[in-house]
Amino acid sequence: KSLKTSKEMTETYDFLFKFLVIGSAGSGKSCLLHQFIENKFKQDSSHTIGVEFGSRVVMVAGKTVKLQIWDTAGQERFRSVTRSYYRGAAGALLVYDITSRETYNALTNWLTDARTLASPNIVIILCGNKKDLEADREVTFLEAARFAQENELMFLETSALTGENVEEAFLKCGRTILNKIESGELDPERMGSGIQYGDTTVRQLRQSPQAGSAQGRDQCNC
Ligand SMILES: Nc1nc2c(ncn2[C@@H]2O[C@H](COP(=O)(O)OP(=O)(O)OP(=O)(O)O)[C@@H](O)[C@H]2O)c(=O)[nH]1
Repeated sequence: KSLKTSKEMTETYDFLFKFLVIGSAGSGKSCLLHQFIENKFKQDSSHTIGVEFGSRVVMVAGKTVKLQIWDTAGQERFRSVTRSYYRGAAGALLVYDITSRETYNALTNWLTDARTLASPNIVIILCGNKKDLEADREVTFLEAARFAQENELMFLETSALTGENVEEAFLKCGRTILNKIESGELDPERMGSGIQYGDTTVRQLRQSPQAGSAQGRDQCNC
């Protein structure tokens, strides 16, 4: 069995999950995405205008998953634009800044948006970012953990600066989605599930005797 090249790895995957990164302006959403994709801290990050985009293929519980990630602007004036990107997201990172109670207080609003505009089944991980700025902390780990529990969110404190827990946040969210697919709680075939089968699955389907239905999916890989 030959080793796959990295190019092949990025082109073949079992699933594609659409992810959102949401939360107040300045909480570090773009830096988290950059750290996850590029493995480094994004210096001089400016406010996101509308929506930015990134993707990375990861291994989750033995499956190859392409995460297609939409990084939204936190500023209120872009809210109507960003909201239009929520539809059909399977997962989300809901980000606040542990040094800013204001960003923490806004979480309920972001959560309502995610559950009403994306999907009630959206899998969300709460990220208390800027974990490296312990001296400036305004939100304790415990109160955020309680908030997460009350609202059925997973929770991690992260640092886009040091990279701590950044990959974990994306992977944890991905793993939960995969578990829900396997348990039947999430149906990838449902419209707007935010989940697509990748080329690998399509190829396997095509090799099976009832190949017809896989064709359409292969052509529409958007
Ligand atoms: N110390 C520290 N600073 C961070 C961290 N993450 C982001 N920052 C800084 O916080 C500021 C805002 O980061 P962004 O990633 O641009 O914030 P954003 O949430 O994308 O902001 P909008 O695009 O306006 O919604 C920048 O000055 C970053 O350098 C972190 O983990 N630690």
